Amino acid sequence: MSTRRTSLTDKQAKNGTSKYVLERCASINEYYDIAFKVMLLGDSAVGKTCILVRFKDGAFLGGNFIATVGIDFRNKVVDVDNLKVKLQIWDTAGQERFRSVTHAYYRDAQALLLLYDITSKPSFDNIRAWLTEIHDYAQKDVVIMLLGNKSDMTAERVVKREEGERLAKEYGVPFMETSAKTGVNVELAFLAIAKELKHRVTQQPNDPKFKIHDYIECKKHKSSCCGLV
Ligand SMILES: Nc1nc2c(ncn2[C@@H]2O[C@H](COP(=O)(O)OP(=O)(O)OP(=O)(O)O)[C@@H](O)[C@H]2O)c(=O)[nH]1
Repeated sequence: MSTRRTSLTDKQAKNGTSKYVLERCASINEYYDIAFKVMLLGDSAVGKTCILVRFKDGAFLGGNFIATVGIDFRNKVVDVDNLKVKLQIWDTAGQERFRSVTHAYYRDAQALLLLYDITSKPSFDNIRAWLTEIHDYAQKDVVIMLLGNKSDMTAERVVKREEGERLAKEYGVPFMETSAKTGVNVELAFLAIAKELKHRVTQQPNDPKFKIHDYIECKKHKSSCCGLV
């Protein structure tokens, strides 16, 4: 695959967004305009790998649980407002013993999807510790989204949706419940992140600010309100 870096567009240069470099990939299979790094974080077994596989391949990895060793990534190109946005999505190992490996990758990430499992109270209680870690290792302006995964497991639920909402509100981050099994809200989570990152790059001083919370709410209710389609 050959990749050619283009100079920043006039729009970006004026906007002072030089830290994100516009790239055009010459590969026929993977043409894109902008690329961003996204990381999946959270305790072991919350469903990070399954969320990634659901988004990338539209499938569910059921059966025996195989823990991720170290770190891995997959790419997916999505359309955002007529731009091809490549998300390079890093799937990290949730196990404590791999923590020092994953710390090294935080700095480059523009967005973090932080997961807990709605059937595991410890995974929810550890979210605060994850947020402290993010504060210590990630970029200050990193986009964070909190996801309560396995929402299909209603009988085993131990973390109420409102608890997730409250925690997300406390930290000022968007929140959604997802299911890698049924696919509910998985695409929306990644698209909302892609849209937020794309807006940060292309936004002009007088453009209205993109509001990720509003976008998610509109999309959840399948509405085309606020012109946020
Ligand atoms: N019912 C249900 N099961 C899920 C869901 N997501 C993941 N699982 C199951 O939960 C287990 C753990 O999923 P993984 O995606 O491997 O978890 P992980 O967070 O990547 O784990 P580590 O690699 O150790 O960090 C597997 O047995 C999955 O099949 C979901 O949305 N619903």
